[in-house]
Amino acid sequence: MAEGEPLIVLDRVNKHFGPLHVLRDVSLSIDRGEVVVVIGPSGSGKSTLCRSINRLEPISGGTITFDGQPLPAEGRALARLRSDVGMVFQSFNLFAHKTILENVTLGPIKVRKEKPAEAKERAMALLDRVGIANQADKYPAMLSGGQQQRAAIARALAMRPKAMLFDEPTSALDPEMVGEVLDVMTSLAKEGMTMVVVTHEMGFARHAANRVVFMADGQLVEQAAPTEFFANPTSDRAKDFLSKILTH
Ligand SMILES: Nc1ncnc2c1ncn2[C@@H]1O[C@H](COP(=O)(O)OP(=O)(O)OP(=O)(O)O)[C@@H](O)[C@H]1O
Repeated sequence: MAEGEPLIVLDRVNKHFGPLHVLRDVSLSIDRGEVVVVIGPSGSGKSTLCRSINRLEPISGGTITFDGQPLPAEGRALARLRSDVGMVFQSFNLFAHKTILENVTLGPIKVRKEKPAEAKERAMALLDRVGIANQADKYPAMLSGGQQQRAAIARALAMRPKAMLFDEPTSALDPEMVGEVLDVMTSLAKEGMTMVVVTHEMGFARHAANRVVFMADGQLVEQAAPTEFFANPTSDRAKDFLSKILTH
C-alpha cells in the first residue's frame, strides 16, 4: 500500500455483546506515525475499539483495514496481524514461568523464526532501551509493575510491529511507576511509531498525541488535536467529561 495512505482504517464499525451495542458506526483513519489517544467515560467502548484493531474482538459490522488489507479472521494471516500490531494491556500479561528475556525472545523465535542468538541480542537491546536490561534473567513476579509493563512493551517491540495498541497501560500501576512507562511510550511516539492509546493520563494526551478521540456511549463523538480539544471541546459530552476529570 502507498506510503501516504492511512495505516489503520475503521469504517462504520459496529460491535454488539449480546443485546449491548458497544460500538456504533465508528469511523476512524489513523496515519502512519500518528499517535491517537482515545478517551471517554467508563464503558464507552474505548477498550473494545482498541481490541478490535488486532481482532482480539471480532466486530459485528463495518470494516477495518490494516496496511490496506481487511483484518484476517484466522490462521497465519491473523498471527501476522498480531505481530504487526503489538498490544500492551493493563495487566502486563507476561508469562509467569519464563524469565523476562524468555518472554521477549519467545515470539521472535517461535513466530518470526529468528535464530535464538539473534533474538537474544535484539531482546537485550530492547530491554536496555526500556531500562531493564539488568532484570533480564528474573521472573516477572520479581519485578515492579512498572518494570513488568516496560518488559511487556519490549516484548511487543521484539515482533517489529508496524503499530502499537495500548489499553490503559498505566491503570494498574502504583502512581510512582506511571511516569517510567509513559516515558517509554513518549519516546516511541517521538520515533514515529503509529500508536493507539486508551488512557486516562491527560498529560500524555496533551504532550504525546497528534490527535485525541473522544468516545461516549459507543460513538466517536469528536476528535481534534490535543491543544484544540482540551481548550475548545465542542460537544456537551466532552465538556462534561473534561470538567469532571480536570477539576483536580
Ligand atoms: N467480553 C464482553 N462481554 C460482554 N460485555 C462486554 C465485554 N467486554 C466489554 N463489554 C461491555 O462493553 C461496554 C464497553 O466496554 P469497554 O471495556 O470497551 O469500555 P471502556 O470505555 O474501555 O471502559 P473502561 O474505561 O471502564 O475500561 C461495557 O458496557 C462493558 O461492560
